Amino acid sequence: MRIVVLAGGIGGARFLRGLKAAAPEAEITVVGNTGDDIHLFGLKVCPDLDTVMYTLGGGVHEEQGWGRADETFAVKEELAAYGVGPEWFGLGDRDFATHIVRTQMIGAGYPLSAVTEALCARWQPGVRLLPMSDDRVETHVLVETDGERKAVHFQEYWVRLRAAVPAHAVVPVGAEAAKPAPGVLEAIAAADVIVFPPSNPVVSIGTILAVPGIREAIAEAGVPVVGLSPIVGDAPVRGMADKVLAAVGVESTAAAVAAHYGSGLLDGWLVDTVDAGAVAEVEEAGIRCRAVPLLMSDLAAATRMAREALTLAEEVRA
Ligand SMILES: O=c1nc2n(C[C@H](O)[C@H](O)[C@H](O)CO)c3cc(O)ccc3cc-2c(=O)[nH]1
Repeated sequence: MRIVVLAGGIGGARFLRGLKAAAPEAEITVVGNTGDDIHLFGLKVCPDLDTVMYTLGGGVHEEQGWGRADETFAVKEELAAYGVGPEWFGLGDRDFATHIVRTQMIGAGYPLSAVTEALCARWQPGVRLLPMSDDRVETHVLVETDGERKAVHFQEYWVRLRAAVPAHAVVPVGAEAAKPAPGVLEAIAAADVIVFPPSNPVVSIGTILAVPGIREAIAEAGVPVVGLSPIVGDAPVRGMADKVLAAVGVESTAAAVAAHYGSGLLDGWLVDTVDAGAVAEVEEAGIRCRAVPLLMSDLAAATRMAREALTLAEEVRA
C-alpha cells in the first residue's frame, strides 16, 4: 500500500513512527514542511525535515522532539563569545553538521530534494522524505509587540517570543511562487491513502497546502484523505497550534480544524474520545468522523492511532 503523509515537526514525526509500525509493508512518502526553514550563521536549517529524519532515523532528542540526542553546544558558545547571534535558537554541534552538509550541497547546486535524499542515506528513516518544494518558502508571522506590529520569522515567533504575543497573520513568504518538489505530485497521484497527521494545521500542513498544485492534487487524487486532530479537548496536544489557529480565524477545536481543511479535501477525521461530542458536527460537514484516543503518549499509542486512521480510510473507500 502506498501512503502519502503531509508532515510538520514533532507531532508528524511521532505519528510516522506509529504508521511505520502499523503498516510495516507500506511504502510511505512524507511531504515535509519547509516553511519553518531559517538561515542562520550562513547555514540553511530545515527544522521539520530534520525532525522527521532524526526521529525516524533514531537520532532525535526524545524529550524535545527536535535536534539531536547527546548534543553539545561548543560552537554555539563560541559564536556567542564573538557576539554573533541569535542565541535564542539552540543549535547543537551535531546538528550543525547537518546544516553544513546541507548548505554545502545547495551551494554546489543540488536542490533541497536531492540534499534531503543524501542526508537520509545516512539516517535511513524508512520513509521517502520529500520537501514540499525545492523553492525557498519561509513563514513569517505578523505580531504585535510593544504596541507596534511587525513581521517576524516564524522561528523568532515560536522560539524567542514563545508565541506569547498576539499573531495577526501567518504568511508563508514565497509559497505562491513555489513549485512542488520533484516526486511530490507523482507520489500523491499514486497514493492509496493520504494522511494529515496531528501536525500544526496552519504553519505545517497549511504551508504545504499553500504550495500551488498540492492541495489540488490531493483533492483530485480520488483516494481516501484522512486526518487526525492536533487539538484535543479544545487545546493543542503539544506546541501552540491554538495561537496560530487564532491568527487565521479558526477556533481551537477538533471540529473547527476539520472544517478548516474542508470536505473538499478531507474524507475522514479522527477526534479524541474527549471530543466525541464533535463527531456529529464533523459528519454534518460531510467528513466521516470517529472518536478514538489521540494522545500519542508512546509508540504503542501512535501505532493504534495510525491503525485507526487506516481503518477509517478503508471505511471511507467502501
Ligand atoms: O523551542 C525551541 N525549538 C527549537 N527547534 C524546534 C523548532 O522551532 C520546531 O521544531 C519547528 O520549527 C516547529 O515544528 C529547533 C529545531 C531545529 O531543527 C534546530 C534547532 C531548534 C532550536 C529550538 C529551540 O532552541 N527552541
